[in-house]
Amino acid sequence: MLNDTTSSDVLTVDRNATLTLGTDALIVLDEGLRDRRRAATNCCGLLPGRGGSKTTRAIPFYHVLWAEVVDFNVTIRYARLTGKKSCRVGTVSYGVADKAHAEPWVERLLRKAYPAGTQRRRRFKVLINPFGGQGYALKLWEEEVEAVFAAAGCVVDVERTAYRGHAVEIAEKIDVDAYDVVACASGDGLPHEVFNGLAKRADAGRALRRLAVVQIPCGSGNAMSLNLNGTDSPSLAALAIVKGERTPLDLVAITQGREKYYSFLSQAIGIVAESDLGTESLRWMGSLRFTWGILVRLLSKTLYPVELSVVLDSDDKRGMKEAYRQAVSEHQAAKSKQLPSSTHADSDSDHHEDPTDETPPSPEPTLQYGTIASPLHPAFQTHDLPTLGNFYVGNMCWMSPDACFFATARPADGKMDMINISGTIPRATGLRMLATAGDGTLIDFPEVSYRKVLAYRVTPRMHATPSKSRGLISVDGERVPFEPFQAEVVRGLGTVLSRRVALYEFDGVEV
Ligand SMILES: Nc1ncnc2c1ncn2[C@@H]1O[C@H](COP(=O)(O)OP(=O)(O)OP(=O)(O)O)[C@@H](O)[C@H]1O
Repeated sequence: MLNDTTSSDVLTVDRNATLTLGTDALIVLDEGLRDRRRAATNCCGLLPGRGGSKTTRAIPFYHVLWAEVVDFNVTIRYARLTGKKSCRVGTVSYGVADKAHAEPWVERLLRKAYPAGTQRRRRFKVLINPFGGQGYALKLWEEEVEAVFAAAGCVVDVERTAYRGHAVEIAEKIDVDAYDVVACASGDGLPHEVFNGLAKRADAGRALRRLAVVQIPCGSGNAMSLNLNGTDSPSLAALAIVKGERTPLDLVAITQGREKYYSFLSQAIGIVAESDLGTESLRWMGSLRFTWGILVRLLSKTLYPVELSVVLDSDDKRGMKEAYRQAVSEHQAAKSKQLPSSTHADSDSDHHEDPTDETPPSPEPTLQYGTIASPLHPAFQTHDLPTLGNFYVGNMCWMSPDACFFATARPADGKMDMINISGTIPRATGLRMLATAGDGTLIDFPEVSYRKVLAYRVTPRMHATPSKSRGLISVDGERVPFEPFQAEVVRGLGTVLSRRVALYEFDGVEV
């Protein structure tokens, strides 16, 4: 961690301590700390273990939230991990004699803490759904998130949503130049509304590129945060958001009846839709309710017949996995080649990035394959699927903490990942699929049809459902009418924040 340090990397501070900019962390060496800790320990009558006190601390640059020199004091605020699933704000503060040396050192630290692609002191519009998840969104915001944003010097403007659809209205009217990010302290429902509010504007194209939409996970479904922040912990998500890079995200344009709206996460008919929407009474179970819902329906072998037309990109599973691995290699190569952050001009101040300064306001894009009301475009291939059990289309990998359905999904590959599974597969096979849902291997089951598609039209055959009841269709976890709809992916139309940009957070899963 201390490789190749030069004297300009080292800041000597009071109490004979030094702060050194290492390769990937700030090293705090403080001999006095040991003595102070000993004194404190002895005060309590407990003798310290011999030589056990640490005098060196490494704070990864990723965890450094802010640093400044004020009145001959250097203060560094950072995210201190308090277990695997949370962090709190920690502070390091020392006196400095040589302010002229300390100020450029702090600037060097900030450049490492906020490398190219990130932005200091973002301006946030924070939307809180007070009824999200089990009703703790406001508490989670106040107790776990607000302090992280404040420590990073971010500017926040908080508003609670008061009714269903409120976030659509807020996004439709928001001053897109006054904020950098809309952060939803909610489940996946609020980000869905925000994308749709932005898409309704006369300047939709610019608004969707200008404002990043992020999720602070406070709902019962927190897929957006799992995929982009790599966590469903509110405090760790806050850190990921503060440090996230602007990332284009494919949005899926859906036309149904006279409606047109956008999906950022998923569309489902059959077992998944029923497990999500049909288990509202089990909210107390948290994300487990989805698994429970799937299990119950799997065992009953329910069929959900549809007619399906697709504009196919690929049905070659091996090729899809190879393309995904290629994207991983490219990402790793790009990271290792990245210029030292201190040489990047765009990360050296708190200026507010505007990727759309040169972009004239534009309406939302026109669709290549028409709408549900148009005659079927010749690029579609149509199949009747009388025994379908699961129709699931995803734009992200993880749908819940233990379910990675779409192993090869990438944020802006311009394709939707589509899964079809027959409802007639043996129960034992269904259970094996469920048991391995967390390791991304669903694609490998021969019983699973896994395709990359550019567009599709699906017509559910409601008269054929065994229960004679109308079925359920879920878009981003929200219920929509049980009627035919058409979907088309619009590459990179939305903007989010993420650590990897070209890939979702996908540790521990081999594709
Ligand atoms: N004050 C409010 N009262 C009622 N509904 C609201 C309010 N604010 C937001 N909503 C709606 O709650 C819905 C679900 O929100 P969200 O996704 O944040 O929570 P969730 O717990 O994950 O919910 P779900 O599991 O139903 O998706 C959204 O459709 C949103 O419009």
